[in-house]
Amino acid sequence: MSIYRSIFKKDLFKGQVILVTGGGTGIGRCIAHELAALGTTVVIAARKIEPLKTVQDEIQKLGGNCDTMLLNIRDAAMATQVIQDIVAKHGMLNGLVNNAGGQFMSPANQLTSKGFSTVVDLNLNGTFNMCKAAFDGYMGEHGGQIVTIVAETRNGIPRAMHTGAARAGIINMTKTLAIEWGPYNGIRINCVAPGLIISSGMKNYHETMVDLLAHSHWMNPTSRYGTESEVSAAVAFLLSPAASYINGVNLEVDGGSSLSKGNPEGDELMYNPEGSRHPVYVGWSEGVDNVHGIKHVDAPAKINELLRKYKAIGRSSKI
Ligand SMILES: CCCCCCCCCCC/C=C/C(=O)SCCNC(=O)CCNC(=O)[C@H](O)C(C)(C)COP(=O)(O)OP(=O)(O)OC[C@H]1O[C@@H](n2cnc3c(N)ncnc32)[C@H](O)[C@@H]1OP(=O)(O)O
Ligand SMILES: NC(=O)C1=CN([C@@H]2O[C@H](COP(=O)(O)OP(=O)(O)OC[C@H]3O[C@@H](n4cnc5c(N)ncnc54)[C@H](OP(=O)(O)O)[C@@H]3O)[C@@H](O)[C@H]2O)C=CC1
Repeated sequence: MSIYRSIFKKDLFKGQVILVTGGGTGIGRCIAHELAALGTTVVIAARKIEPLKTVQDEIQKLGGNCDTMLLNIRDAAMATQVIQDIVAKHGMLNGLVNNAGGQFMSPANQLTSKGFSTVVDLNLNGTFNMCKAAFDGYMGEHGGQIVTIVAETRNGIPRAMHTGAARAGIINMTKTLAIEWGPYNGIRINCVAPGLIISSGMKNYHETMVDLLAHSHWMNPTSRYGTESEVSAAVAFLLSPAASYINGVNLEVDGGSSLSKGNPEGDELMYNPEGSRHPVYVGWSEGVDNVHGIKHVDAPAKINELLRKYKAIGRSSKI
């Protein structure tokens, strides 16, 4: 039987326990829904309890299993405790999705040393804390799959040098961990690097930045933003047996922005003035949007409006 026919079925991750950090909002919430729909007992963890409880409620209403835990990934002791609590309560930890992270926007010349350290500490040290805690608390002995959400950083990230540096550090750390933790510990570890994604994360940015971002869809060859589900699909793939020989990679889910940052508007070879010709994948929420009061994405209005347009893209249609 085809590998996809045999593994991508409803119970792909049945009996498995997977931790998704930052699973109460945006991309993490979507990953949690996708994994729960595939049979996972998904544990979502972050600093604020209310968003976690809301997502737990959504997943349970849709028939899935979800647990919540408070976690600050910057606190190594708390990371250790959360892993211990998961293993004590659920008996195992088969997967870890390091999704929690973020940054503020600032030109590099206006960054303070403290601001730089803050973002590096959150993303790079925070991811290390989680990987180390998962290794010490369960995976070092039993094996497991780790996927870390980074960001598309290939050519640097203007206005976000701190996060670019931190994410590049994670990508390199991942390669070393793949080499060191593969042979004796049975761990696979990979990264997923999203480009610009329609998500609640955009709400953290000032309106002028959102305006700028709302007009940045042309910066990749698909001429549109990505969806949370398109990132989640890559995560589910890397966690699954279909990726059992993929180790230490960084999978860019960016519409090709890493190849062509800055397709010049007006250049007839690379810029399609009629808009995107690439249909979107919207995943778990298709059909359940507004059922049980569950909302799909919660991005700023201008960004949500883009998604509405993308949903109308067909193979031969235009925005
Ligand atoms: C033309 C298009 C341009 C393309 C640009 C592409 C960019 C793509 C980037 C990749 C895409 C990524 C998207 C996303 O990630 S979506 C969002 C995900 N979520 C978040 O980012 C979370 C939002 N941010 C935060 O929660 C916080 O900012 C953060 C956790 C990062 C820091 O919070 P914390 O509470 O720990 O820190 P403090 O507030 O105490 O600040 C510490 C020091 O940091 C400096 N700082 C903080 N905020 C700012 C700011 N807005 N501007 C400048 N400096 C800042 C400052 O030095 C603080 O120290 P002081 O308090 O002493 O001043
Ligand atoms: N949206 C996009 O275009 C892109 C996003 N990314 C990355 O994808 C990931 C998810 O982003 P997105 O969903 O868009 O944004 P969100 O801001 O919605 O998600 C960030 C999540 O991380 C959690 N978090 C932040 N700091 C900590 C911490 N110290 N400890 C534990 N949890 C924490 C937050 O929960 P709480 O505040 O409750 O702790 C929140 O749930 C982030 O790493 C982001 O940088 C990368 C590229 C593009």
